Amino acid sequence: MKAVLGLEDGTFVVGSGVGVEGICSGELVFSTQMTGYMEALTDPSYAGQILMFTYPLIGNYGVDHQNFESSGVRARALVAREISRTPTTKPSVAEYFEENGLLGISDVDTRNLTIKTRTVGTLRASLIVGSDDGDEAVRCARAAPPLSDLDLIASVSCREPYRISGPGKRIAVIDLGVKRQILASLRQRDADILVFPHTAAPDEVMAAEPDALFITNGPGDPRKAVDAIRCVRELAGAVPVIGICMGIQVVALALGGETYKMKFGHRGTNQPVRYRDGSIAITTQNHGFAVDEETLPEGCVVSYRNVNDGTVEGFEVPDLNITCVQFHPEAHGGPRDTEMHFFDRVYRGIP
Ligand SMILES: NC(=O)CC[C@H](N)C(=O)O
Repeated sequence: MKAVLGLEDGTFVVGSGVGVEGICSGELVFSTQMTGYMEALTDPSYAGQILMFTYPLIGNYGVDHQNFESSGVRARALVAREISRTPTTKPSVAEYFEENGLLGISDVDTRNLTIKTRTVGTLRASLIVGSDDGDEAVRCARAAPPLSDLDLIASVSCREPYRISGPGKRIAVIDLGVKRQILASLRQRDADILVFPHTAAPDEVMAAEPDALFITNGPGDPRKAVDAIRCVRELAGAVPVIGICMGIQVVALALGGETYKMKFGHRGTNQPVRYRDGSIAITTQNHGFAVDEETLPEGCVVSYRNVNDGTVEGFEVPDLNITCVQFHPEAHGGPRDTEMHFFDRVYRGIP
């Protein structure tokens, strides 16, 4: 089966279709991870985006639900150079995509598409599986709305609050599309976890008498997380605040800071960050927006920076007991350099 991927700049590539016939549009983003393809595809932060892997072969260990970060694939589509036909575990990625009505394309030059993305910046794209009509794919890409116009959080946040009981500190989690491994990392530290939908009001959260407020990762532009921003604005100071990925962006916005869209973002399991004591850690990342350091109010201390481009990867506000990071310390998949550092330190630090 043929498939074609068209970009808003007029380029298109024809390859082999993966999954089922159909059409979809979204931002084309690339990840440099070599493994952990199912963790990435099921990460709710990828909602609204077409995920391309730069590693030339993916799928060599098939699909195992234990690796899922949510109940299924959240990326709009998959782009790969080659997908293994003989994985060590069944089903294969191609079989899983077919059984679940998902869209993808393989046998395309992902290196060239990545160089283009890095050169001109992230582009909107359309994938048509079952066709090689490049002009149509380019037309659809141009007609697709930009990521920042999409309301994606509601599609991945829980509908009702739920609890994962534990004997430890009570954490109110605002679910903007939480990765399972974040909840698992809190559970491993005995936390009593109360998960709230993204629309939770500050008094609803405080009625649960939490020891800390936790803002999760999530898809799209953080400025769309209006209720979470309000929660942090009203509750910062009254309760410790912890944030990961979209969480740090929401905290920055709540404090009066700003976020901006990066040229092509950071996605992969090999992103180096420097802690303020000079030590370096390798982290998992998946973000296309970043906190604008210049706009952070007084009292914010930048704790981590990306080694490649110097952007903010973490900040703290000691006076308000706020700790947040842009990378993923839960590292699923990826290196666990920062897991102990972040979760243990932050969890123990909750009064
Ligand atoms: N993983 C995340 O939480 C991503 C946050 C936001 N959607 C971004 O792309 O920057």
